[in-house]
Amino acid sequence: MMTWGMTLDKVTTRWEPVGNNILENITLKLAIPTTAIMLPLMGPSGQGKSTLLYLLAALKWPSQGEITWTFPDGKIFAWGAGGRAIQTDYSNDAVTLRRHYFGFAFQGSTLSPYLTVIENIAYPLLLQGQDWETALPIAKNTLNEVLLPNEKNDINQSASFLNRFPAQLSGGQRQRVALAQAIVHDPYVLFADEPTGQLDLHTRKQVMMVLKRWVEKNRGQRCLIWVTHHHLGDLDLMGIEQLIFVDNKQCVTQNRADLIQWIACSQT
Ligand SMILES: Nc1ncnc2c1ncn2[C@@H]1O[C@H](COP(=O)(O)OP(=O)(O)OP(=O)(O)O)[C@@H](O)[C@H]1O
Repeated sequence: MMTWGMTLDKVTTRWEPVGNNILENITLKLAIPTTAIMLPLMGPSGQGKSTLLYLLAALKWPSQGEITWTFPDGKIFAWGAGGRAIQTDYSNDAVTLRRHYFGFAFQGSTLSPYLTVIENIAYPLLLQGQDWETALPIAKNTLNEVLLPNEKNDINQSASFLNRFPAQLSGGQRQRVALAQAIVHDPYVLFADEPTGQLDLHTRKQVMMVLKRWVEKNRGQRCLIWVTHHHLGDLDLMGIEQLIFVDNKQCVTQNRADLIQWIACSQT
């Protein structure tokens, strides 16, 4: 199985105009699928977990250093300060990265309130240039992947769910529809920023299981990177040991034992 993944080389970033470095001189390597296919970003509040996610997702540029992604199709994207292309097969086209290679599940922000469930899910395919007749069955299949068994029955019996607006869904349903929208174009990497942040434990487990199923369905060709505060809970739910810990402007690879030690220290 081909190894692909991402490298951060001496990356520093800050939010302008405040100016303080949030992450400083970060060197990090993620080899998929050998070391990670599901990678949580954890650490104390305000230390830069979301900032790191945005950097990896090409939604924020570094102020110094280089970021490189190599994908299973052999394509390479590499950029430096301000998004300057370094080595690329697509002239560092961030739009290509975002529309084809990456998917985004960011809480509450990705569903349009003016589009129905099925229109929201199909939207990324339309952005890629596909027509509605092609996009519709793909969107329906993807929705099926994120629904619970009882919801699937409802949908098979009536089209009304497809035609609801986001405001007419429960919090968990909204979150799973947002996941369907994030994976409908079959990205290699799915980025999620606290995908279960406002959900109760039961619904949180359902959403995390959807994510886990998605990664494992095409194991080796998919990677999930997500920001979470549900420390050990998320490691247990996903059955993984490794995480990236973000603190004090640094990002380090840790395992479960390191995390347990940090939790114990932060509670004393
Ligand atoms: N758009 C922005 N403009 C200016 N500063 C920002 C912006 N986004 C984040 N920051 C600052 O960057 C630092 C890191 O924020 P970030 O959201 O990455 O941390 P986090 O670890 O994800 O936090 P939390 O766990 O509380 O969500 C914080 O000091 C925050 O105030």
